[in-house]
Amino acid sequence: MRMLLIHSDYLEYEVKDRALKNPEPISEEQRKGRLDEVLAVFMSVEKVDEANPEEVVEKAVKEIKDVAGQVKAEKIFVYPFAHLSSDLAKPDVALEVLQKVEEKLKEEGFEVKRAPFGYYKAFKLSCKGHPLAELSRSVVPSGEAVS
Ligand SMILES: NCC(=O)N[C@H]1[C@@H](O)[C@H](n2cnc3c(N)ncnc32)O[C@@H]1CO
Repeated sequence: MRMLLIHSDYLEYEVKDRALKNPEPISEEQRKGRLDEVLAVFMSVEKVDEANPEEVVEKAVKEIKDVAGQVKAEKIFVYPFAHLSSDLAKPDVALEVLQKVEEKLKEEGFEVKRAPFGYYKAFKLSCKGHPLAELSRSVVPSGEAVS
């Protein structure tokens, strides 16, 4: 799993078109979304993660919590993003991992939104620009090599 974490004044998206034959079913309300004062986390789930999705969820949540604590962000935007890796997990595994990350972050007390999976989306992002505002993290199941 590769993550790009951007501490932002806001992130807003608008669903444009289907990018998969069977994208995640969404309500009309989910076609647009916005959070202010947010840690935006762009996430590419990778083939290597298929070996132990549960462990990758735990490791990703730990990393996100760590960065959120450092930048004092209380809101998280989980953003499916298939452009951080050249060896992507298959969509059904990727969606499940992202749903679990969302769920666990909510359990940890964060306000969380997750952008819809399987779509092309327009988005606007305002990066805060401080020294910790742009970070990347990579997590894999134990025993697997980070590519
Ligand atoms: N920017 C727009 C976009 O990326 N759209 C992506 C993601 O929403 C999602 N997706 C598919 N596979 C994955 C994966 N392994 N990890 C994350 N998202 C995925 O499916 C779309 C087409 O790849």
